[in-house]
Amino acid sequence: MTAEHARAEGDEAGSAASVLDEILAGVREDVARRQEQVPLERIRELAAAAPPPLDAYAALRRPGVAVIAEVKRSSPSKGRLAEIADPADLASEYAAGGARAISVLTEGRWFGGSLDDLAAVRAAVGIPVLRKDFVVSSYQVHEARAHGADLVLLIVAALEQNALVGLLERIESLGMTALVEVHTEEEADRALEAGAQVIGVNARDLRTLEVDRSVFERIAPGLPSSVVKIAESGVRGPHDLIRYASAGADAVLVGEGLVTQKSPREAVAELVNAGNHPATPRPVR
Ligand SMILES: O=C(O)c1ccccc1NCC(=O)[C@H](O)[C@H](O)COP(=O)(O)O
Repeated sequence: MTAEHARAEGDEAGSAASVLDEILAGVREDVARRQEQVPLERIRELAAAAPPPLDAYAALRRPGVAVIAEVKRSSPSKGRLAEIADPADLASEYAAGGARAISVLTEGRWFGGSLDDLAAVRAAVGIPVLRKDFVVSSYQVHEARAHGADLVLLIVAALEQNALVGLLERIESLGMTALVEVHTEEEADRALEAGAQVIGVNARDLRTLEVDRSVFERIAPGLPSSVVKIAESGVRGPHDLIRYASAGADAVLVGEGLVTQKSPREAVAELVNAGNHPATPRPVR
């Protein structure tokens, strides 16, 4: 059952607020279990031994609207989206289509992802790779680096301000870039206060799971020009990319709109072409 179905049936566990809480509770359990198997000290050693991270900020600031293509099997809102037997192969297709970075969902219970997916994608492509997860502890940041991530997602709605600042500093201390996700003006203020240089405005409200593309248009103009602005969710074709570009997007992050296509490579290329088209608005810097 998807979260939407659960909500429609009045299932308390499926109510929007508790879906996010449920995801976070599951993540904490899973992290504790992994930490029992691989202690923090060991994961730190593995992170330190990993090849250095790529400069995601620079990659996303290059001219044209960047496409961040996501490896997404399932989601709380839609259930199963795609059978992805070989995430490395999918990521290679994305890269061949011109993706500027790859997002890998590593949460297992709701999204069907894993750290193995992240490592496999890292080994397959030469562009920045994002660990897309519900990061609440520095253990997960070290895990991300140990598995080859260059970027790590931090969701403002899931973190107290002290934790947000601490995790952002930890990500940067390991040479990675934090993608700080917001959905409201207040969260955008918190992201800026924390020192975020790359901000993702998610059109999806993680409490109601509703997608509202106008959220980016409201928030992005208030962000400084030095900040990389990523429009997350709701891109189903070039028209959505152009709409986000008109509101100042440096990049779009796309999951469902790619994994459900017959040719993800062509679907990425179509978006990339739209992002490079002379008629597509450029972010003001
Ligand atoms: O996708 C969901 O249903 C979802 C629910 C709760 C928390 C996060 C969720 N998705 C993560 C994402 O932000 C998206 O995977 C990403 O922005 C791509 O969105 P889309 O292109 O609409 O698949």
